[in-house]
Amino acid sequence: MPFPVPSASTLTIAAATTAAVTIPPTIYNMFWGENKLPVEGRLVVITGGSQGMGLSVAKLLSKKGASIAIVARNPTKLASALAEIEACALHPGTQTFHAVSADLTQASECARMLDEIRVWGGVPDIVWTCAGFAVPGFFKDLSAQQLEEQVRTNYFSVMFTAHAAINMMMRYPLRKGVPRRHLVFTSTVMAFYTIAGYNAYSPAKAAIRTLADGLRQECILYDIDVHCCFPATIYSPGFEVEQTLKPELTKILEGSDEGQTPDVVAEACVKGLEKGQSLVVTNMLGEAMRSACWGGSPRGCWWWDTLLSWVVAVVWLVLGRMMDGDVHKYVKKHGIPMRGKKAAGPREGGIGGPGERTQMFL
Ligand SMILES: NC(=O)C1=CN([C@@H]2O[C@H](COP(=O)(O)OP(=O)(O)OC[C@H]3O[C@@H](n4cnc5c(N)ncnc54)[C@H](OP(=O)(O)O)[C@@H]3O)[C@@H](O)[C@H]2O)C=CC1
Ligand SMILES: CCCCCCCCCCCCCCCC(=O)[C@@H](N)CO
Repeated sequence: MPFPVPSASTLTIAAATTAAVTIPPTIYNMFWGENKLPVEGRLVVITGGSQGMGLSVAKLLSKKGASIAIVARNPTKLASALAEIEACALHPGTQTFHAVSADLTQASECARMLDEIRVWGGVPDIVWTCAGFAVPGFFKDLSAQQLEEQVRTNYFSVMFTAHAAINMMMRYPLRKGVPRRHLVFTSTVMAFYTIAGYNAYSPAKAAIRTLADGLRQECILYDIDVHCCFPATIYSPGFEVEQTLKPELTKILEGSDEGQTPDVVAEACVKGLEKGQSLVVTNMLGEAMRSACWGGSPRGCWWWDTLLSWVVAVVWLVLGRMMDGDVHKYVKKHGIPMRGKKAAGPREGGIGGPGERTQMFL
């Protein structure tokens, strides 16, 4: 049977109906949509809240009237961060603030941390994980210990925190007048597309996205909303350390990303969460990268996200090759980068000359 080709008028009617059904609600939501993440009078836990993005999120939510508990390892940094967060309070008399020192790579510490917070201020309404950091470097050059540390810090800490939080939330009834609880994870745009030099970090961050996708559905059972944020470069203290370790090639590949301050990233994330988005990005680069990777995740504004994904599919034909081209160009000019040394010198002849391959292992 031949494939039935719809007529031009059928297609026009289909397109007009789709637009009529989808565009007005988007416009309505843009101006009159309710805030899907009200925080005034709620208790929010923020892991990694002692610096960078986590601290900015904590200050912003404090300004919006939330009580805040921050978690990180270093008690000195926690104490000074807590003072800053407290100084931002909307209702200084009624909001409360607390800091817990814990190493969240350990399951038992995640459970203890949440328990301490429950005893201090009750069951949290929102748990937002920001703890994490990258140790950039070529995969072959990182030690097994560094590989493991990246997975523990970036993925295990989120997995264990979410596990402990959901279990606690299910043991206690919702606070009066609070219809839902929220889990918010922090990943990175490199969960959508990653580059040379981040291949211990990005897989762990991509796992967070998958956890968010799966838990979003599972937690419908418990009236818990699950979201995941995907910032691009954040000019944070952690980023400054990263820069000292980052291979030259990684800096070249990252080139097109302008970077944002922690405050700007926090604002953008909260804005997306207030709109009720599941996958939240913070700038246009994030939008473009996310649009290539929707999979089964719920779109924010589906017609815009779908249109953008078509554009990016075409642009990527060229851009994806340019990114790989940068690697080819680099190795041609500098040779294979060697650990602890500058690049090994210009490569002669074709890619992967036998001499150089051997040198790598000496
Ligand atoms: N910086 C960037 O360019 C980007 C960062 N991200 C992600 O955003 C989040 C925030 O990044 P950024 O603002 O750079 O943060 P920073 O690296 O500046 O700070 C990290 C925070 O996490 C805490 N932390 C680290 N390890 C642990 C641990 N094992 N247990 C408990 N707390 C821990 C740190 O405190 P302490 O050391 O005292 O424990 C600190 O508060 C991270 O998840 C990061 O991966 C995403 C995209 C880009
Ligand atoms: C159409 C699609 C365009 C895609 C262009 C791709 C360009 C790649 C940019 C990579 C940016 C990396 C940000 C890293 C942030 C991060 O997570 C680290 N700083 C870790 O902390």
